Amino acid sequence: MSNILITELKNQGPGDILGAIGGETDIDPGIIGNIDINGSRALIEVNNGKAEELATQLNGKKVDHSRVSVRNIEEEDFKDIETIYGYVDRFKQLVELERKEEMREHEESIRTLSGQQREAEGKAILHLRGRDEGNALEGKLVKFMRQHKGEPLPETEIAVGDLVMISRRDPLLSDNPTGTVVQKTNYSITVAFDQPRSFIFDKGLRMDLYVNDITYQRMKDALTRVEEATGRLADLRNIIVGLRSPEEPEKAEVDKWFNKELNESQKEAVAHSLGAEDVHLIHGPPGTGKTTTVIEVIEQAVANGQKVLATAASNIAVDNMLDFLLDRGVKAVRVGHPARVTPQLQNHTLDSLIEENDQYRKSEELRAQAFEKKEEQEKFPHPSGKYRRGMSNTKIKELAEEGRGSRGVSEDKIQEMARWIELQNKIEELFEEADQLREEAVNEILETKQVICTTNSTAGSELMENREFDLVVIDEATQSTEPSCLIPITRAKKVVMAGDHRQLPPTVKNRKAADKGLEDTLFERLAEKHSDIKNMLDVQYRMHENIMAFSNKQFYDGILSANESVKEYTLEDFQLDINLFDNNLTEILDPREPVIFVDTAGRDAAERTKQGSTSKENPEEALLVAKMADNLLRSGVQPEDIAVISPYKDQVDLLDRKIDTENLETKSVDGFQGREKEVVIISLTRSNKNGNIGFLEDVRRLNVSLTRAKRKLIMVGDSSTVSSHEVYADFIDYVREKGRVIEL
Ligand SMILES: Nc1ncnc2c1ncn2[C@@H]1O[C@H](COP(=O)(O)OP(=O)(O)OP(=O)(O)O)[C@@H](O)[C@H]1O
Repeated sequence: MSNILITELKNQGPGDILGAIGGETDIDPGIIGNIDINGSRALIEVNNGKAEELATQLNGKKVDHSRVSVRNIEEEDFKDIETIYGYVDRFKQLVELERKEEMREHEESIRTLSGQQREAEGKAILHLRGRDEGNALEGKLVKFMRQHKGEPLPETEIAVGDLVMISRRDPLLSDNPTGTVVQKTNYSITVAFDQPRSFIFDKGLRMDLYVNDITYQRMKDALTRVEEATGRLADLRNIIVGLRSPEEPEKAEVDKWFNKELNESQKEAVAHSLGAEDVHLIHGPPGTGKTTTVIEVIEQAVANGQKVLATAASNIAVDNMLDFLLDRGVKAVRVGHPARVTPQLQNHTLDSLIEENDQYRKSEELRAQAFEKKEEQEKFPHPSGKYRRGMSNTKIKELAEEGRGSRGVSEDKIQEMARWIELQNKIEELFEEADQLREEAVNEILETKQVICTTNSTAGSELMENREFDLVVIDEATQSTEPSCLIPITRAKKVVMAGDHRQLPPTVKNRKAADKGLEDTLFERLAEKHSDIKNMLDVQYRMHENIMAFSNKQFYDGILSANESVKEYTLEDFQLDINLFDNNLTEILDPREPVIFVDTAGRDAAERTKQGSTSKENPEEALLVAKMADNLLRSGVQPEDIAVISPYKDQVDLLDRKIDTENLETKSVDGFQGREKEVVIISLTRSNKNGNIGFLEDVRRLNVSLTRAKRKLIMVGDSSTVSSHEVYADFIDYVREKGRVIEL
């Protein structure tokens, strides 16, 4: 008995399958044994050794109107196949849940906020008129401007590359056209539409930032590639889904270190990354030089002649790597929309480099010629119904050559239509040639660069199709969901990921998707399952040792040490004028003391919830924090050296209003991950009788909060509330011992 596996079924039953075997192949359905259907797949027993033949004949044929894929498999492989499909199906569902959630949030925002409010938030622009700008490859171009001539557009988040929706009266109508922003000036935004509607050339239009589906689509495409993988990707896939263990890495011999300053743990991590066969993980706690280490891995790989793809979830993290690489003289190029790349790095984007390329220039010339021809074409009638009268292009050309009219269409019209057709052929030819030249130009550039830097998502763009890399490096991998990491991984022979799973995971909006695993990262899963493919960096270059110590014990098994250069540094080096501190704040702001907990338990500082909000705020705490910030500034600390953070968005808003100082950042804890400042003040916000601490319970959030400050950390909170959680209680005990707890 052998088996075939049918995939891509769409609700067909056993009868349909037998019917297709009878109808589409010359194999007798009588030799079929058990048919086991599971969702879109079926495992089918085949007698008489005919499985292979049946698979070949049935593959790509229709089973009750829809095409299926069929292959011959061994029964013992079926369990593995179920594992792979189980993995892929599960993640496709989670990605879809998240996509729907984003769509829902977007619609809710449109429903609950007025157009003016959305405009003030930078998410919509009102009172627009549209002007036809002709066609481009991307579709119909329409330029949108304010109705009042000469009025500039308001400040907006809407940027080149974003998906926008245009509406006239109701932004919630499902058939409102959507398009991609291709150009933006102070006065206009030009959008390309696939399927425009005629009202977009009117007045009274509104543009809304819309959900960008492309990233979700790329994750799903990556999952499909993972499912169908063969060769090297199949090996990596089998590790990822748990069918195989990665090879234990051997330490590579490194003859020459490019960065002479690397510490021992960084060198170990590099050597193991280079020696690894499949996947290697670099666990980098805050300030331990994750990126520094990853850059050395890339430089070494490049020196060995390897081609590298360097990615991260966010544009900022990708730019950061690119910056490091360029600094070190590595030939790297940034692929991605220029609008999303830091201005200083613009010259290194593919879009910018391509401008210098001869092939590309030629391609642009051809495109310009095509557009000229298109303009010329407008003088001639489009050979549509009323003129064409069923005549083919060949017929029209023949008639034109013979100088005849036909079917009631005059000779002149025939001549004009023939000219239109001739131009059309030429236009298509020009565009085709231009596309080909452009592709050659892209290949020329990408092939001469040793490293390509993109976001995970852009690693799935058309430009990157059919490119394979000896090494894929994913920085901040614990900030990427698993399907997002799969996008670059599908281009890899080998993968190195750097991250820290003791800090916050990627933001997942849909609770169900998060709980079912979209928040659990691939890095963490592999780190926990295969400790032998992980190196931990153990020297940090950011914080005073007392700022580091609690996190070190709690989250990093006490392995970290502070480098000499930072170990003892405090605000004392800043020579502040401490006489300018308010009396009641002198102890809190003491420049010699790096760790302070300000306890509001004895003070009337209760949290509150704004109407309709799910967040929290604490006005008394905000007032106190604002005074501290003000005192620090007064004594000589620069605003750009201070950050005020809170886990709660409403508290951040409140602090922002109270402090309102340029360059002094007020941010959510989640939004401040990866960043650092000389002084960080944390406003914990929660203060209630029930010891309810909400999402502070995720202690990874505490870890991020505690590890942002270099010289001074001040945490403000109500010990009687937050101590309901053991780790917070331990932290306060720690401060009592190694820092200073100040009860108000
Ligand atoms: N071996 C080293 N010697 C001296 N300085 C170092 C070393 N490694 C890293 N640093 C410095 O430490 C700082 C942090 O480095 P890097 O940005 O690579 O860290 P990271 O772990 O990626 O940071 P984060 O925790 O913010 O993600 C940088 O200023 C870097 O120059």
